[in-house]
Amino acid sequence: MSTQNTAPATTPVTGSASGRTQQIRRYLMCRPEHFTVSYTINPWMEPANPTDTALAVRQWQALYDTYIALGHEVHLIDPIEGLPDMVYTANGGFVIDNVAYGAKFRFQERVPEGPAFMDWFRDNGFEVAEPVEVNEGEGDFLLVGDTILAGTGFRSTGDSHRELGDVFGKEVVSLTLVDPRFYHLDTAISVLDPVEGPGGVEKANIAYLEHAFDERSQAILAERYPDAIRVADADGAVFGLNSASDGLNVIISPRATGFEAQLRERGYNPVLVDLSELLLGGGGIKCCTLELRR
Ligand SMILES: NC(=[NH2+])NCCC[C@H](N)C(=O)O
Repeated sequence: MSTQNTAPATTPVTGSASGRTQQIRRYLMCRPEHFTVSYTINPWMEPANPTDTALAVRQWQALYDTYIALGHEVHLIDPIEGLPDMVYTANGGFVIDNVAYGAKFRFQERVPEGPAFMDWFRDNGFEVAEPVEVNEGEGDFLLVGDTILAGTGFRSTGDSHRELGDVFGKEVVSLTLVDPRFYHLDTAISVLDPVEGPGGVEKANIAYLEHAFDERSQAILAERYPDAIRVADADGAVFGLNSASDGLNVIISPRATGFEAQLRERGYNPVLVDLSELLLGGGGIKCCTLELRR
């Protein structure tokens, strides 16, 4: 396995192929210059194991370069020393229509990231909705069509789901996570077609890991997304679902080989980017990517 790649292992495709259409996205990322694992707030983090910050930066750069090659717009927030998890920008807020609902982190170690991201949003022309309730942004909130899927169980509270609905005036569907390895919603669900197509909401689709959810949530997902890709536990366990889709290209871990095949069958173009070093902190591709919807 190559962990030193600086170019995507699979060629990105722009435009449309196999009936899938690419939508250009605007992302926020944070170079992991201060990345390390110095505390444990999820089962992946093991401070006794050494981390290689330079390797983390190279792998992160490959993801950044992939987005740029695909034509996406990537903004950067400055990393702050002492906040090693800041690379996981998905947790920094949730943005729709230029409004950023700020994050309020569950664990003390990450609490200072909340204001840092809100400052960035304000400085860059976003309106900020300050959170009262504990929530970890796009780590737990995913926009699918016009509905927000919201995770709880480990990090974001049920009350934050209500607050989220008040801020955006959209339908919020609460889902409960039950496996500590999949503590954020974006580790268990991948939004494949984030935006409604000409065909309407029914075009929006997801992939998910069934066993990460309680029975009630499994039933909701089965009912709402009958065409969803259900990934195997083996692909979920390597963070295969922690991926970023532009409607055509789906950036995934090279370890998620089953999911890669499922995506190809459906006409998506999987693009493989290895973030093995960042997985030591319990994060992957989606965790390092926050969508800025204007
Ligand atoms: N969107 C995500 N799943 N981010 C991963 C966050 C990883 C971080 N170490 C934490 O436990 O909070």
